[in-house]
Amino acid sequence: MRSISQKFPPGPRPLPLIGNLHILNLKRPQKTFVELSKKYGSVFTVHMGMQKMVVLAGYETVKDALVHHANEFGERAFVPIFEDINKGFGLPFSHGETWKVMRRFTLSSMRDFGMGKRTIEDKIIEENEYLIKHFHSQEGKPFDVAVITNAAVANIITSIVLGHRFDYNHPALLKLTKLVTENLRMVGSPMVTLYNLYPFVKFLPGTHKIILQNIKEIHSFLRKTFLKSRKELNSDDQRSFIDAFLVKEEEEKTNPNSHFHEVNLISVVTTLFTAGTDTTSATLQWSCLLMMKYPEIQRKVQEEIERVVGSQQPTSGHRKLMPYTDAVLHEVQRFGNIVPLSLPRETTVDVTFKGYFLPKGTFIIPLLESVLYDKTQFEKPEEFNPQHFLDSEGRFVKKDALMNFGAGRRVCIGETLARMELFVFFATLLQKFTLRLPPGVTQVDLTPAIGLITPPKPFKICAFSRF
Ligand code: HEM
Repeated sequence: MRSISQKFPPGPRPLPLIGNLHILNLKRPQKTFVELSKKYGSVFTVHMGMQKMVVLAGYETVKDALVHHANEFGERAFVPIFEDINKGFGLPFSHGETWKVMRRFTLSSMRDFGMGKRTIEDKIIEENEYLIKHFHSQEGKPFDVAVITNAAVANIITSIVLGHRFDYNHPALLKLTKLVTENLRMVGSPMVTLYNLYPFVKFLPGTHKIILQNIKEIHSFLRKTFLKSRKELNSDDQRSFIDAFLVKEEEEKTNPNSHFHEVNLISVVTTLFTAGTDTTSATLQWSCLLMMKYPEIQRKVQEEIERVVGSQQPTSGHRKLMPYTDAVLHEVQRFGNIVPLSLPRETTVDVTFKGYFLPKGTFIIPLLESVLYDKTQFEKPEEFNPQHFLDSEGRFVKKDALMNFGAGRRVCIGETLARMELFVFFATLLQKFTLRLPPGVTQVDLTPAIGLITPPKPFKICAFSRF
């Protein structure tokens, strides 16, 4: 008999060919995984078709793997649709040495960008003014907030990548955000899950083909519009990401050991758009929806803004003085739970974890939903309750279990940027407007959309100017 240390984690019995697919909620697999964790514990196996996957559930286990065993769980898993899309390049789904070079380059370029005369926060504040103007222009009538939050957040990325923004109705910006959003919905759809499990259906028509066609369009759009418009820019003091890339590429040409040639500029830029737009925008959409659902919480945020910021521009410097607003935004990120399955990992070596043996190359799902809704960490996880991040004196309490950006070696590189955007956008919106449900709408639907990133389902808001 095998000792426990050589055993693979337990799980439901698989059927031939389909594994456990018959018991899986393909639209929201996280829901099935949470249920299975109640029966099999915090480390268990599911068979998705013929692919064996190990799910890690709950704060303690996910943290133990991603942080305390950072190297062992530090590789990204191979997922057919992402390999097709990125061809080994886009940062979130790259591997080995290529990943290291891309991550280092992306991080250092983002840091350099923030060290110019105008900081990233200056850019966010500038964009915020356009966002506010747009809200004003709606004159309290119902409008779809997703289109505009997508455009505003995408503009922060275009500022980083190109050094300039687009008008919200610019066809290029609208097209780019539409393609990116569509793809993020489709990569998490049941059809594409099936494609990932049975990639030999590659040659048949299906959603995976539409995704690849969209990617082609995104690439050619970026190549044409962005690289062309870069040439037309007046050079200013602000180095854009593309400038940094071209300089680095030139420098590395003479280095025979360099892996930099493996970095594909268009893939890096596509990644920043894909990873950096819908995520932050989805969180902003949750913040608007939840403020309409809980007007008394909205009012308390507005009171704190009045007391601390008054009519000044809210900046990240105000955050420490605004524990209630900070707690509300943290709770929005927890409750919104926009990347419920995180991005899959793979073990880099044979590892014995929690008494189970996981061979090198095991496909790992760090179930973030089970972390953000962990009862041992949050008193009433199913409720939207800013008290989760406040003590009895009303002071802000940081919670390590708010792991919405992942953790460890492959932790999100956009966390600082996203947190700054969220604070400035959210605080300014509530400083200037009261958000209400459109006339005749009495119920707020908190069911998330389906996809890899899960914003709320489409909804409309009315923004009433406060002054
Ligand atoms: C609220 C906003 C965001 C959330 C909730 C979020 C969440 C995540 C999560 C869960 C991961 C996987 C981490 C892991 O494997 O442990 C990730 C990875 C990543 N994110 Fe974000 N993200 C956000 C915003 C951004 C932004 C603004 C950018 C870029 C400007 C970005 C770029 C990336 C990249 C490049 C990766 C892959 C990192 C790697 O594999 O080395 N994200 N993000």
